[in-house]
Amino acid sequence: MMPNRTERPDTNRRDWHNLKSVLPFLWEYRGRALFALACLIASKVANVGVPLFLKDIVDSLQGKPEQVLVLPVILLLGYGALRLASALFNELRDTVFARVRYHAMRKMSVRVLEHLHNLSLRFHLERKTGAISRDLERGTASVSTLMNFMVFSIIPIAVEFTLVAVILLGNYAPAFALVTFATVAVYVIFTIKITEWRMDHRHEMNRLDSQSSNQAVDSLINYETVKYFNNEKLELARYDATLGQWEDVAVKSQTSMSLLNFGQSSIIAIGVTIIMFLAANSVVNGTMSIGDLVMVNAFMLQLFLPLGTLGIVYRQVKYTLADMDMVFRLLETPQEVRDVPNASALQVTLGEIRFEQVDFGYQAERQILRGVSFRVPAGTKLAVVGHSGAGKSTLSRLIYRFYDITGGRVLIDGQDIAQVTQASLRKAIGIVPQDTVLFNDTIRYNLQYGNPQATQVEIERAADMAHIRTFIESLPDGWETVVGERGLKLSGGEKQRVAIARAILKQPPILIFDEATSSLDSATEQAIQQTLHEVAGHHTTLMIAHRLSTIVDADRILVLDKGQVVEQGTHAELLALHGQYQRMWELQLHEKD
Ligand SMILES: Nc1ncnc2c1ncn2[C@@H]1O[C@H](COP(=O)(O)OP(=O)(O)OP(=O)(O)O)[C@@H](O)[C@H]1O
Repeated sequence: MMPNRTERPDTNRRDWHNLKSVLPFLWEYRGRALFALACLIASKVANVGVPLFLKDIVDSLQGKPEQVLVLPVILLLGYGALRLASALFNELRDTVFARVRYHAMRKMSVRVLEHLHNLSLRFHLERKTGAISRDLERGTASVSTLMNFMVFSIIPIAVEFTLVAVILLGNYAPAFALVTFATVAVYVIFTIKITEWRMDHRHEMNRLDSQSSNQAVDSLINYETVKYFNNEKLELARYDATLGQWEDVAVKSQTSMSLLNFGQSSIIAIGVTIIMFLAANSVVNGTMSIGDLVMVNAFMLQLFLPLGTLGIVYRQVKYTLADMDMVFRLLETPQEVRDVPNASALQVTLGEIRFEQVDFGYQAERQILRGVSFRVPAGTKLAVVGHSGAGKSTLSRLIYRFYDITGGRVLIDGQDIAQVTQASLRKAIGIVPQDTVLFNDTIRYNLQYGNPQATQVEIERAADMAHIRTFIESLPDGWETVVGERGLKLSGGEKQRVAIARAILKQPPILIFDEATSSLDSATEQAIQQTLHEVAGHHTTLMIAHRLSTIVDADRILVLDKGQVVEQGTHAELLALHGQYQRMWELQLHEKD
């Protein structure tokens, strides 16, 4: 949404708020930052001293006609020394400040990524990766850009302006200082007003930029789907339409910039002309020397030169603030699932899972689970079956506490999972998910992800158990094979086996297999089932399955229908019930025929 003009006070408040939020990122190197500021002031003092020396040089060279001119050696050397000092302090400031700036950028990037990891699954399912990474890039760069503007433009201009004002007020008629003040004031107000008017374009440009980038990334992520439906043209047309809007706004933005630039130049031209009139008049009246006129002129040029860039700086600062706002808003997005204050770590003694009257819905208006109660005694295997969409995978997401339930309790070894730290909870559970997504890295990396401390021997043993070792070693690059974006270079079954090996490496007390063998052929499935059986061994296991043949040996089977437990028991008990389970069993038997 584009901010309109009535929202501006809010925007300004946000800007101040964001600026204050940057300060903690600078704190670590505050000593350096102060030193850089001292260099900045020293450089400006030297800079302002230059026209003073210039005046004395001009005046000393303007002796009366009968006087013999002497070379003002000291003044000339002083002039040179000041110029040198100004340059030296300038460079020193840049060097000293570099660490402050880059360190703040690094801290900010890490902080944002950390926050993104802390946000809930709901946020991540709704987010647009392309747009978010663009905002992030611009947002973190904005911290550095803003600091640059502060230290290299805004503060130097303010310091220089103050020094010049003091000199003018102390030495010349108040008119000089007055005109200088007035010109600068008019210039600044004009720049701010026009720039604010132009900001709407910039916000719109940012929005369209993120949108187009998101469309491009999305179309590339869905590369295969685009090809399946022959929709390259449609994707390009969508992308181009957004860029078309962006182009129009960008052109408008450029036109309004020219207006701004011309206005600024006019104000400076008028101000400088008035000052020169005043100075020339004073020389004619004999109240000022030629040296004074040269000095006043030099001051004006020195002052207005950086002021010429103040317009650009102000605009850039505003854009930077807009970029920064996106990243701070992201940082302020509240964490949905939080640890309670002083949450203790989950103490897993046996690994018993208990659901007590659990109600849950992803959205308030659509309930998914209704009063679900069951118990998985430690070391036993519970299978969950039911039609597609019944809520089976939801159970595993709730055990992981990816969402908070709306009613009831989920307990592990008698401890409510909402009361313990999420990290300790997740450490206790291993999962082979329905869709395994891998990191675009080597197979070794992906396997070791289950336990970064695992040795090569342990990794190989896990790969053996998951029946994937022979496959890995048959690849030309073996363990170092890179699996492609989201692991797409591996087949569904191979990915699933990597996920199984990963879970084996983690060795958690609780295991969840969410259709862990659904992508495998029957022969591999049987072999893997045997492995899963061994792995599950003494672990508490929740097994979600479509193929009932894979769960007949479960200690208990739970039939879920429309978010409710409709039947519970062993395979034999459920068959004897002649209910939904028995019907599903019959159906699957026939499918095999
Ligand atoms: N993030 C989500 N936001 C909103 N609704 C969701 C979300 N995830 C799942 N659902 C809905 O919740 C219901 C239960 O989903 P769940 O994944 O638990 O089903 P399932 O029993 O595991 O199905 P399947 O056997 O097809 O995997 C479905 O109707 C689904 O549309």
